[in-house]
Amino acid sequence: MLNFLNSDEQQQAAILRVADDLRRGQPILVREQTRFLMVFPAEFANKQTLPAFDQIIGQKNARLLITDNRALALKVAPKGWPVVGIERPVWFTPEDMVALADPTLDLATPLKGPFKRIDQEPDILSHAAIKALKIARLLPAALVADLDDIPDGLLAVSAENILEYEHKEAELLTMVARANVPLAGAEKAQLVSFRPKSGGVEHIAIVVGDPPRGESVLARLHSECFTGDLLGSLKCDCGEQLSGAIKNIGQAGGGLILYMAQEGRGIGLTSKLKAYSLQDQGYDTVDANTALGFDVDERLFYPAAEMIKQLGFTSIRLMTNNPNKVIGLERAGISIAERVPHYFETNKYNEKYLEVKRDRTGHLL
Ligand SMILES: Nc1nc2c(ncn2[C@@H]2O[C@H](COP(=O)(O)OP(=O)(O)OP(=O)(O)O)[C@@H](O)[C@H]2O)c(=O)[nH]1
Ligand SMILES: [Zn+2]
Repeated sequence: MLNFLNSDEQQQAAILRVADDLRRGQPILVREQTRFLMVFPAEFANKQTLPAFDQIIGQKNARLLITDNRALALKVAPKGWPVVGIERPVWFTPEDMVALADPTLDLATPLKGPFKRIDQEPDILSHAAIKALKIARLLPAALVADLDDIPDGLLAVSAENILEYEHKEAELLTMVARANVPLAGAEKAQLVSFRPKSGGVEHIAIVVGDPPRGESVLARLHSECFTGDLLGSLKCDCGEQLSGAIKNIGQAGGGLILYMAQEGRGIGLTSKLKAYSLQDQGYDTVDANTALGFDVDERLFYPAAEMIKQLGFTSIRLMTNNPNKVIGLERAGISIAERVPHYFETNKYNEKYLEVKRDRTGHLL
């Protein structure tokens, strides 16, 4: 067959296909040499899917995989491993399995426990299984089983490739469209779309004016926030930070905004809404993320760095209160000439959120 994609692109595309299947509740396989792990997202457990899973594995044993953060929330003693295996309890109903993944259901289905941790360090297949769920923007909890071959109709993908996926996506970004879009606060603005050659998610750069390439450009790295940016949600400070950045950069005569498709600090809009639902129950932004099994911040800064480089810049003056952004971008090869504080008035709904940013996530506020 003719190959339209090179091997990197094929590798990434295979992961996107697998992620699509996971999002429909279809199991996938992760592979390392001749070993296969069948992975099923726990949140899709029901009376049809679990028997189908069990039929495929036959006499083999299934187990559950969750993250260290979710384990902690479920009172499974940590071992220092980022992924934790637990035995599948005999009493586990499909509802229990969904509740294992999704703490927003804790009130409706209080989880019984106790859970028995498997005292074996998770291997590359287990890490890849959890990573695949995160790539698919699902909750990171899986029912898994070792298989000797690939059952009909299921997609398989290399564990190593899954673990390299995000980094590779950044390398495959290419500029695909560029147009003038005058913005309130910065009329001389151009929007530039970057798409990975795998066909994955696009990010947008906003170039204001014509900043000189050799100098440190004023820049804002902004993660998409549908609720704050678009709807004007008062729960966070994103909307003001975005319009404030456009205005400040406009006034300064030029600069860059990287508008990254990393909603909810990389967990996706649906999981962010689950985090919000936990916040309605009293959790703060940090505990809500970890109770769902995520890290506090799941973002990678390679894609933003790649866009900055492709636009011809190597050094920026970064508008942020988040020191991790400075570290992350520097690691990705961008030099940060200066950190420019980027702070706006609070309101009664986001006061607590900003306090938590200051006290728990190291923001310089
Ligand atoms: N998971 C989660 N994400 C949130 C929450 N509130 C806001 N966000 C997301 O956080 C991201 C905001 O990131 P940024 O604007 O880059 O802010 P930051 O990392 O705090 O750093 P600076 O604003 O640069 O200081 C957006 O993607 C929002 O969707 C929350 O409670 N939970
Ligand atoms: Zn926001």
